[in-house]
Amino acid sequence: MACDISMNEAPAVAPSAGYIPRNAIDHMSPFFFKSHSHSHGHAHHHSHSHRHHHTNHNSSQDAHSVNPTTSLQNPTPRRLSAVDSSLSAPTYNTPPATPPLKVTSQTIAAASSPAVLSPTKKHTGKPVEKDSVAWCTARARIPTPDGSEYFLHIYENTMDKKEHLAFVFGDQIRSKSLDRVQPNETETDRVKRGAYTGRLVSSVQNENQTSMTDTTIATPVAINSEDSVMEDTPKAAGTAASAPLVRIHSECFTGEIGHSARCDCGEQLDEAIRLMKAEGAGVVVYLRQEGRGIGLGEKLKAYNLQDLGYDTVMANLLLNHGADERTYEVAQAILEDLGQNQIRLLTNNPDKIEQVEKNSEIKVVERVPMMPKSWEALEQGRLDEFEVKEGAVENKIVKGKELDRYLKVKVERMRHLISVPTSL
Ligand SMILES: Nc1nc2c(ncn2[C@@H]2O[C@H](COP(=O)(O)OP(=O)(O)OP(=O)(O)O)[C@@H](O)[C@H]2O)c(=O)[nH]1
Repeated sequence: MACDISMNEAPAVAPSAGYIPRNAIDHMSPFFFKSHSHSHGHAHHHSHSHRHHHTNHNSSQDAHSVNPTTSLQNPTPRRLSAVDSSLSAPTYNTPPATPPLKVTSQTIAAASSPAVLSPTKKHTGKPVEKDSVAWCTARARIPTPDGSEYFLHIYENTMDKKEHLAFVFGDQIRSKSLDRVQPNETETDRVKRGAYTGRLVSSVQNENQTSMTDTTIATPVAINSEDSVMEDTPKAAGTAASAPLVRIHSECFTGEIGHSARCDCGEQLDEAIRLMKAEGAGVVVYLRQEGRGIGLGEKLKAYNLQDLGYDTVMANLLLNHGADERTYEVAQAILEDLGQNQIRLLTNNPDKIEQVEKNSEIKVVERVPMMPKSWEALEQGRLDEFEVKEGAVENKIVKGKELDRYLKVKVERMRHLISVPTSL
């Protein structure tokens, strides 16, 4: 018998709903919400003022009590005062136009220099100005099957060791830290890290493919946006409003890669990308905050607790985690680096809006809701059109009871701004 007897006493259904402040963890027990019944529904405006309301700790009736002394707190956001004062490269307000890389004798000489070709020589794009939390180290064009393309930007930061990403749609959105000229860098260095404008054109001859010679490294050609070659690049289907669409998306391996029907994360990412392609501009900030910041391993444990009947919030708390351990300083820094201070944010999560605006210049001028596709279809009486087995992903729709439950918990306990279909 595979069942864990210690869990047999677990209630089949999670305790009654109530708003959970993000990072709530101290004094939590699975029964805590029973003794604290007044509603904190999603009409509440701000989470912080409620953080201290949930302090009754009814440990006497709690077999699975969370030890408050082991509670995990968010790391205090830290801004470094100066990243590297020894660097004094000029700061550019506009992207420095990268001239076409002509293979002149000078370029070849530069590219042939051992310093340039040495694999140990790196230009990290480390920022020179104070208070930079994140900076872009590389960017590359990613073509997609429908013929459109975006530029994937990779970021380093001062808060963690993770590689956070930005999917940038449209040529007008540039990374200041990437475009900044690094001391001693050559045009080839800039091309390698993606700090060019326009598009690169392949000019490496077949016979050069097997080895990277001094000459082949100098052959990429950057073409300025104004050049005629840009006519070959896909045009935006529409025009972006003055504030671009932005999605701040947290990593979800199971939902995005694993075809999980426990959540709609993959569907949301696809939809955000679709909308940005249609507008011809936008940014998906992709944060490596798997499982609302608890990590994939812990999220899998949370799924096991969810299979026992606990909801997503309580499962986190039972694992000694906050309901939501994510932070948004890196997202703020990435958006600032990309020059995006006025944004239309694709989200249902009011906490995300509050966090991204906090202590920053960034203003969410509009919230663009993300209605779960299956709920939209249900409301429109079209759910039967998606003839898929429960839990299957088809036609970009994730549906099923587990998804419904996950979404309802977001509405009831995390203030998410979506209406639950009347039939649920
Ligand atoms: N701990 C935990 N994390 C989950 C679970 N299901 C999904 N996640 C994570 O929740 C996060 C979802 O983040 P987002 O897509 O940014 O969505 P959100 O904050 O819910 O808000 P929206 O912007 O409205 O989508 C991802 O990090 C997922 O890995 C779960 O059951 N437990």
